[in-house]
Order: sequence, then structure tokens, then C-alpha cells
Amino acid sequence: MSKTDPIVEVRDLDVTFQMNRGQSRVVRDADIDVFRNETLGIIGESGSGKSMLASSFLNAVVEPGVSTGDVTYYSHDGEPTNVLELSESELDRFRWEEVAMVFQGAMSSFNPVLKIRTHFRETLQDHNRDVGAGMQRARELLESVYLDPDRILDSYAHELSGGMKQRALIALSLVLEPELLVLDEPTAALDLLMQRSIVTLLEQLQDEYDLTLVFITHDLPLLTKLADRIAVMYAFNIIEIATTEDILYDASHPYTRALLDTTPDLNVPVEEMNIIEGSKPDPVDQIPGCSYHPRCPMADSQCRAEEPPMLAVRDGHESACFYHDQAAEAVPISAAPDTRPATSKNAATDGGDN
Ligand SMILES: Nc1ncnc2c1ncn2[C@@H]1O[C@H](COP(=O)(O)OP(=O)(O)OP(=O)(O)O)[C@@H](O)[C@H]1O
Ligand code: NI
Repeated sequence: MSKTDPIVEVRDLDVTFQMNRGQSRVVRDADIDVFRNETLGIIGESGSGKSMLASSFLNAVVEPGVSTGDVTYYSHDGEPTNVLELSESELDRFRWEEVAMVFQGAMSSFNPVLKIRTHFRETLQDHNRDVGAGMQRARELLESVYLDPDRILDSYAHELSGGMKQRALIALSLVLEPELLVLDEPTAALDLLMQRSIVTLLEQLQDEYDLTLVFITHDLPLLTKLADRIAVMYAFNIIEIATTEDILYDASHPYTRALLDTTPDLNVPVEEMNIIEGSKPDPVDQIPGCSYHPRCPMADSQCRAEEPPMLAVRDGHESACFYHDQAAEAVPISAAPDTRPATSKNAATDGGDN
């Protein structure tokens, strides 16, 4: 069964910062749907706007950034919420109870003088939840991320390893039973084994708690094992979106293809992906035409003058390239086929279950 019932609908989203040298637009006119119960991966090089886009799903862009456009959240009963119009107090509730986010680098966000137990209790109290029942749920969540509740709840953050902290944070973010969990680089600071076990664990949590997941990362190999669909960002917008399988085998934007080509082995994680040549896009001085044209081998006069909209490659697959049907020929992917996983999601279940 395909997942096409939207939980979040983003339309014409801009995220802007007022800077001394002018207005910085770090998300530009983005449209995206997140489908209920899917795992949506967002990938793109550092600074491309991944965190800004995903933070807008819960109107949580860092100050003084401003999100404009439409972000609509649909609760389980289909009731729409206009997320960018919520008041501060409505947002406090919304951000834990409907959409939760584990922010980039958040492992350091545990208060060092409070036990992990206090973080759970305070979250429950702040949201007027029954603390007894809530702490019971906290224990179940900690167990489902393979942590010993008694030990963890009694610990301070500095007594835990990076992997344990990250898992405790994921459990904390789920304690008020959100429908959607956004994870921004949740595995970045972890070793390979822990990265893989977090992925396995997220798949289990998703089944167990009926979650929708948005997963942001630089790590394309990791994403291909976890995501149902992948959105590729370049220069502050989404330039391709498709099922993981289509991204792997039928990438139709020259940037996505270059990305796949510079990922030498899809079974090995990459540290950074700033490997594509050319200067970085500037969020203040937007160049005319397609933002990728200075780096693109296919660029012609139309690409230099006109910004390509998202164009349908096929049902459920869009690419912001005028020449998406010629991209495969123009940008071949030289990585050996045997390094590319046969099927994306299901191939992951036989490994990394530690
Ligand atoms: N606090 C800020 N004020 C102004 N501009 C910012 C701020 N934080 C980030 N930016 C700009 O917003 C752009 C998008 O940032 P964002 O954090 O979304 O990138 P990202 O894709 O998540 O990168 P990374 O992979 O490094 O986390 C950056 O290129 C940067 O220029
Ligand atoms: Ni980021």
C-alpha cells in the first residue's frame, strides 16, 4: 500500500534572515508533502537549507529567521492546523504533542545538573500530563531503545555515552506521543555501529508507535537503508524528490546524479559531501536561472535565464531540471553497480541489529 495521506503539507515556504548585506533567503519557495507513516529522508550538502526546511514543519526556525508561506499539519482525525499561525502557547503544545524534533547537535541539550528522570518529569508536568502514567511510558520507550530505565533515569547526561544520550533523547522526544518525529543528523557524532543500530531502532519505533519520520543527513548510504522517499536539496530548495529506489536507479537531476557518483560505495557512510566542484551558492545574492547551472554540465541559455520549476518525471517523482529526461546520459554514474544496494529499505533488515 502506498503512503500518500499527507501529515504535513508545505507550500511556497520561504525562510529569511535580515542581514547587514541584505535579505538572506535560506529556503526558497519550497513545496513538499510528508506522508503519514512514511520515512522521508532529506539530503543535501552543508548549508543547503535542510535544517531550516525541517524546522519550519514545527515553526521552529532559529531566531531571527522568519518562515512564510503555508505549513499545514493534519492530525489523526484529519483536522488541519496552520502551523505558521500558531501562538507561542499553542506552539509549545504542538511541538511535543504533534510534531517533535531532535535538533542537530541536541545531545548537549540535556541540562548537566539534572538527572535524565527530571527531564522526563518536567516535560510531562509542563504539558499537564499525569506524571505516573507518563513515567511508565518513559520506561517503555527507554526499553524500546535498548536502555535500562532504572539506570538511565538515575543518570546525569555526562554519565552516558553518545549513543546512549542520543537514544535517551529520542525516547524523551516521544514521551508526549507525537505523530511526527523530525531527526536532524541524529547519527552524526556516533560511530558506525551505533549509527546502524539507531537506524534499526528507528524502524522498530516507527512500527511500534505508528510514527511518521523525517530524517536529515549527509549520509546517503544510511538514508537509502531507512527512507521510503528522499528529497534532495541544493541551494535552499528541493531539486528532486522520489522514492528511494527511483533516486538510486533513476535519478533525474544532474546534481543528484553527481551526488550518487561522488558516493563511491553506497554501503559505506560519507563524512561530508562537499565534493562537487564549483563555488557554493550564496543565500543573499541569488543567481538568475537554475541555481545549479554554474556547476552543471548540461546548462544552456535557458538554464542561465530561467529557474526550472519541479517537473514530473513520473508519478511521485519530480525533478527541478528542464532536461531531466537527458540527465542520465549527460551525467553517468560510474560507481560499480554491485556497491549499490539491491533494494533500499528491506535490504537493511538483515544487518546492524546490535
Ligand atoms: N542563524 C543564522 N542566521 C542567518 N543565516 C543562517 C543561520 N543559520 C544558518 N543560516 C544560513 O542558512 C543556510 C541554510 O542553513 P541550514 O542549517 O538549513 O543548512 P543545512 O543544510 O542544515 O546544513 P548542515 O548540513 O551543515 O546542517 C546556510 O547556508 C546559512 O547560510
Ligand atoms: Ni542542518
